[in-house]
Amino acid sequence: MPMPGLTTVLLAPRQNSSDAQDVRISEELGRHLVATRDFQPGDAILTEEPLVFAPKATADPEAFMPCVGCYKKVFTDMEERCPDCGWPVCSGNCPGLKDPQHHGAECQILSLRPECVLDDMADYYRHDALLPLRCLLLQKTDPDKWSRLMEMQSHMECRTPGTESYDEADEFIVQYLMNNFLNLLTTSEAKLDMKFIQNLSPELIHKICGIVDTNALEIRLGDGIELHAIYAKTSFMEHSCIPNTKHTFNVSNQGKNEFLKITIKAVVPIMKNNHVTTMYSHALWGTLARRQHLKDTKYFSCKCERCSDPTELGTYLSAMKCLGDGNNPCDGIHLPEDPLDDETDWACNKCSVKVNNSQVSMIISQMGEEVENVQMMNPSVPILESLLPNLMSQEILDRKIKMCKDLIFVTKTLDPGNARLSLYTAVLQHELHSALVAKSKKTNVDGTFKSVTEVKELLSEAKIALDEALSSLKDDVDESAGSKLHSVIKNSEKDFKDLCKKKDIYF
Ligand SMILES: C[S@@+](CC[C@H](N)C(=O)[O-])C[C@H]1O[C@@H](n2cnc3c(N)ncnc32)[C@H](O)[C@@H]1O
Repeated sequence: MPMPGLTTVLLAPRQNSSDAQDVRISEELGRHLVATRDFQPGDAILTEEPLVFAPKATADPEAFMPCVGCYKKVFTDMEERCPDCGWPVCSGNCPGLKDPQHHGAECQILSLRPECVLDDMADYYRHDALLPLRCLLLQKTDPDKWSRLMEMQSHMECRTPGTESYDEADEFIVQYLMNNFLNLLTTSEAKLDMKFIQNLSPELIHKICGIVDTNALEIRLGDGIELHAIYAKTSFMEHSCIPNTKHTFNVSNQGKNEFLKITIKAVVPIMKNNHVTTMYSHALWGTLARRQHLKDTKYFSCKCERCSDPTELGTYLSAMKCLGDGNNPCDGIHLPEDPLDDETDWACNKCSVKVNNSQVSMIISQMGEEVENVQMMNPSVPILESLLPNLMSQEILDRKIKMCKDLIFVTKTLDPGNARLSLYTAVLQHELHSALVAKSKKTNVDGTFKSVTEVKELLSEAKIALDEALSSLKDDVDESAGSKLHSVIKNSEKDFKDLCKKKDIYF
C-alpha cells in the first residue's frame, strides 16, 4: 500500500499494458515502483538488461585483477596485457577486448596511456574508474542509454566539495581519469574519433559518480571478482528493511544480451498497488547501523516497519544486556526509546538505567573490533570447538539446537521470503540437522539408550531441517557460495539417508 500521507502520482504512463509495475513519484520517495497486479512468491515482476556495467577493483589488486574483456580472474604476475592499452587481461585474444559492450569502447581512451607497469598495479590500473568511464562513453556509443542514465538520481546536492563522498570520488576517480586519460584527448582528438563526446568535464564525472553510488548494484562472480551494473527500471525500486523482492543475475557469458540480465521476483505476496521494494543495506545489521549506512550512502532516513519497531519485529536484534548501575547487577535489556530519533536514549526494561545513542554506537563499534580481532587470528573451527569443555555433551548439543532455532527465528522474521539471508538460513538449518543427528546417537544424561521413538523424532526433525536448508538455497545454486554450500548439504543428505537406512527408519 502507498505509505500513509504520501502523495503518489503516476509518473510515466505504462508503455505496455502487460507491464507488471508502474513508475510513480512521491515527495518522500522520489520515483518508485508500484505493482499493477497481484504477485505470489516466486513470480517474476521485472527482467531487464543493464544499461552499463564494469568490473570493480578486487580486494587484493596487487595479487589479482579481473580481465577487462571477460572478467576472468587474472594473476598480476602473468603479464598478459591488452595489445592496445596495456591493461591486464586473460589473453591478448580475449573476444571482450574488441566488443564495445565490454572493453572495446574504453580501450581507445585507456590507450592514451599505453605504458604498462608491474609495480603499484593497484594504483595504476584502477578498475573502480571503469564504470564511470563506460557511463561517460555512452554519450557516443548509445545516446538513448545516456539520456536514461542522466535522468537518474545523483544526490549532487549532498555531495559537495569537502564531503567524504565528493573528496573520495575526486581523488580516486575524477582526477585519475582526467589526469591519465581525458586531458590527453584534447590533443589527440582527431586520432581518437571521440568527437561525439561533447562533455568530458570533471563536474560531469562527479555527477556520474553520484549516479553510480546511488543506483549501481553489485554482482559477485565468485573467485573474488565483482562487477557493478546500472539498470534503468530496477533502479527505481525503493528500499525497505523488510523487502518484498529478491533479484538474481544471469552471470553466464553466453547469449550476447543475456549477460547480467536481472530478474526481480516477489518473495512474499505483493498485492496490486503495493510498493515493490528491495534492500540497500544488510539485513543482519541492527537498526542503528542500517539507518546510518543508508543516510551516509543513499541520503535518506529509513522509516520502515522494522526501523520503527524497537524490538525489530520481536527479534531483539539490537537489544543490549543491561549492566546495572554499577552497584546492583540487572538482567534487563536496553532498547531504543524512539529508534527513528538519532538522539534517542536506550532504556532498560527492568531498572532505571539509561544509555544514550552515542554510548551505544561506541559499544557496538568496540564489539565489532573485538569480533574482527578474533577473525584476524583466523581460528579454525576445531580450535574454536576445542575451547569448549566436553564438546558434544548432551547439554552442549541442546544449547546448539536452541541457538540454531533462535537464530532461524531471527532470519525467518527479518527475511520471510529468503530474499537476503538464504545462505545464513541454510547454514543454520544444516547445523540444526547436525546437532539433532548427533543427539540421536547419544545416550541420555542418565546413561540409558534412547528409545526408537525418540531417535525417530530427532531424525524426523533433522530431515525437515535438511529439506529447509536445501529449499532456502534454490535461487542460489548458480552462484559460487550458494553452489558450494548446496553440495556440502547434498553430501550431508546422502549420509543422512545412509544412517536412516541403517536404522531401518524411512520418511
Ligand atoms: C536507487 S534510487 C531509487 C530511485 C529514486 N527514488 C529516483 O527518483 O530516482 C535511491 C534513492 O531513492 C530514495 N529512496 C529510496 N528508498 C527510499 C525510502 N525508503 N525512503 C526515502 N527515500 C528513499 C533515496 O533518495 C535514495 O537515495
